[in-house]
Amino acid sequence: MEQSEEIVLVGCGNMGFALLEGWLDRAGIPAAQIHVVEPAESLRHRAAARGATVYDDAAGLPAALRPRAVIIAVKPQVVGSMLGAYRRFRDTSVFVSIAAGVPISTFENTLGNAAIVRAMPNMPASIGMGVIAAFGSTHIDDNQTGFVTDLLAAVGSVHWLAEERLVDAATAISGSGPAYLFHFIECLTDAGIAVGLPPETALALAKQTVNGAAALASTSAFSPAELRQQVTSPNGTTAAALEVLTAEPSLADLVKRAAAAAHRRALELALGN
Ligand SMILES: NC(=O)C1=CN([C@@H]2O[C@H](COP(=O)(O)OP(=O)(O)OC[C@H]3O[C@@H](n4cnc5c(N)ncnc54)[C@H](O)[C@@H]3O)[C@@H](O)[C@H]2O)C=CC1
Ligand SMILES: O=C(O)[C@@H]1CCC=N1
Repeated sequence: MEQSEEIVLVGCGNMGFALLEGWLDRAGIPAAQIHVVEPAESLRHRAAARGATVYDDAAGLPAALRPRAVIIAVKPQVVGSMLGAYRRFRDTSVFVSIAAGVPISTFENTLGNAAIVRAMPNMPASIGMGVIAAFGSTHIDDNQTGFVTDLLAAVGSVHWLAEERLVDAATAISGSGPAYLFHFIECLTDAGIAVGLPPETALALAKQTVNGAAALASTSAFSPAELRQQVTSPNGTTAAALEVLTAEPSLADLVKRAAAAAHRRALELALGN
């Protein structure tokens, strides 16, 4: 039997739509192969405008459909109630969940020995610059791993993890991480205003500083620590600022505590809270 190339995307909100755009714009997947189930009318229209076939409920999916992959992009609290509607695909499809915290065992309760991947993308996926951590259940084969890698690589760089529990760790770092950086931009902007810059200038300087520093850290042969040292002249302005950032409570401690809180929350979500 010829391998189906069709994909069912369940939930087309922030991350679901980012994935959809990546598949269309960067993976070259024809829109005709993508079926989107999304109850919210405006989001359904947004997906339909990109050429996907849309449904307000799983019951609308064609009876003959045998998708190669079913991507679950609904909120963690919704997973339990929607999964049963996709049970009929468990022998033919690989299931890929991006729901924070929800363990593979939750999927297996409904889907049995289906091939299941837990993936954790992040918001820069919407511009093809995401990073995705992934872990596959024991029932996934090489062919499915390759297909899922291609789907995820359309929105960023893919890192397969050796243990499922590390998906929760990745959630705390790269999944939630963009929000930490966005908040840092807000803080740097406010600090700029506090030292006298006009708000628009403060925002422009803050955004491009984070952008430029991130690009440099990504491309430079120097480590982040070495780059920091290159910016920090002895007894200069940066040294004065870093003295504040490393004093108690240090930025390092705060970031660790923030990530630990995110990690704890992922573990709570696993329990359905
Ligand atoms: N937003 C982010 O940066 C990231 C989110 N995630 C995960 O992605 C998942 C989705 O998050 P967002 O896109 O931010 O949320 P969202 O609320 O923007 O999207 C979820 C979508 O699911 C739809 N939905 C609800 N019930 C449904 C059902 N029964 N069938 C089909 N669709 C249904 C909603 O209408 C909504 O559009 C969550 O589980 C979250 O943990 C993972 C990584 C990053
Ligand atoms: O905040 C959340 O729960 C989701 C998961 C990672 C990013 N957003």
